[in-house]
Amino acid sequence: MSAAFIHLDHVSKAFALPGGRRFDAVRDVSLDIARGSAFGVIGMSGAGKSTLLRLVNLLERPDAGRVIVDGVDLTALSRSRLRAARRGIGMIFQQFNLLLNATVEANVAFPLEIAGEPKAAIARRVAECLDIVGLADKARSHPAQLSGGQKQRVAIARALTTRPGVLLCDEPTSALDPQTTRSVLDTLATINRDHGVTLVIVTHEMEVVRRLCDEVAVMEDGHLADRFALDDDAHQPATGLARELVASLRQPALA
Ligand SMILES: Nc1ncnc2c1ncn2[C@@H]1O[C@H](COP(=O)(O)OP(=O)(O)OP(=O)(O)O)[C@@H](O)[C@H]1O
Repeated sequence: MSAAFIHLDHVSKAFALPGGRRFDAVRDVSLDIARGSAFGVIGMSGAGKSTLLRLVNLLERPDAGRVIVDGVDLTALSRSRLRAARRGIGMIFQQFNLLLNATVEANVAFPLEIAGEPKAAIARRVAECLDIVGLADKARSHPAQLSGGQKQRVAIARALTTRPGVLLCDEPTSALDPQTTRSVLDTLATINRDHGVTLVIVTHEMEVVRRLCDEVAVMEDGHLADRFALDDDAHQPATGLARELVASLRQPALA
């Protein structure tokens, strides 16, 4: 078995379209992601990036292939074992998905509440996670009182409560302006570098890849078209789209 932290083994996913047609969103993708990596997934709209990400925690169940995270084949687990395994896989979304009527601390506590953890342990962990994302002073605020970047950092704190080894990030900064984008990327870099959390980041923003990622995969029409390390200057892109993306990645970062 592969020693990779995340191992997608020939995974495919199709959706049924109205009228009975079938759409192959992810086609026979095999991919290894190392522990501790900050791994970007890029490609055109509709290329299958989000579907690929959602296959990692089985939000989408593959039609074929296996998903192995930290040595465990998720596709072979019972429902209750899968629920337990998912505690090790955090996820954040473009639109934050916060409970709007709950305070920041109640939002962050939510995964531990549903797991039935003791109240004192929840309070301690919530405080730790809010501290990690730099929002300890916002514990009693409601999401409506926060900027977009702060909302996403609340979502990151919530995802961290169960001490996941990996955080799946689906367009984490696409709803944000450049200023608040920076604060979210800094937070993600901190949890990757200082807390050892592996990141898998779907994004269409090359700036996000440049600032955060050490490796990137290019999705094209459901296939894995290319994959390379950002510091591999000798990499020859495998397709025309990969060539374009590599060229835009090589442009100097914005100040
Ligand atoms: N639940 C679903 N039912 C039917 N089709 C779906 C479903 N989820 C995704 N698709 C289709 O699968 C294709 C791939 O979608 P996906 O969201 O993975 O692409 P993406 O590369 O993340 O695109 P974008 O950058 O636009 O979000 C799209 O054409 C989408 O419409």
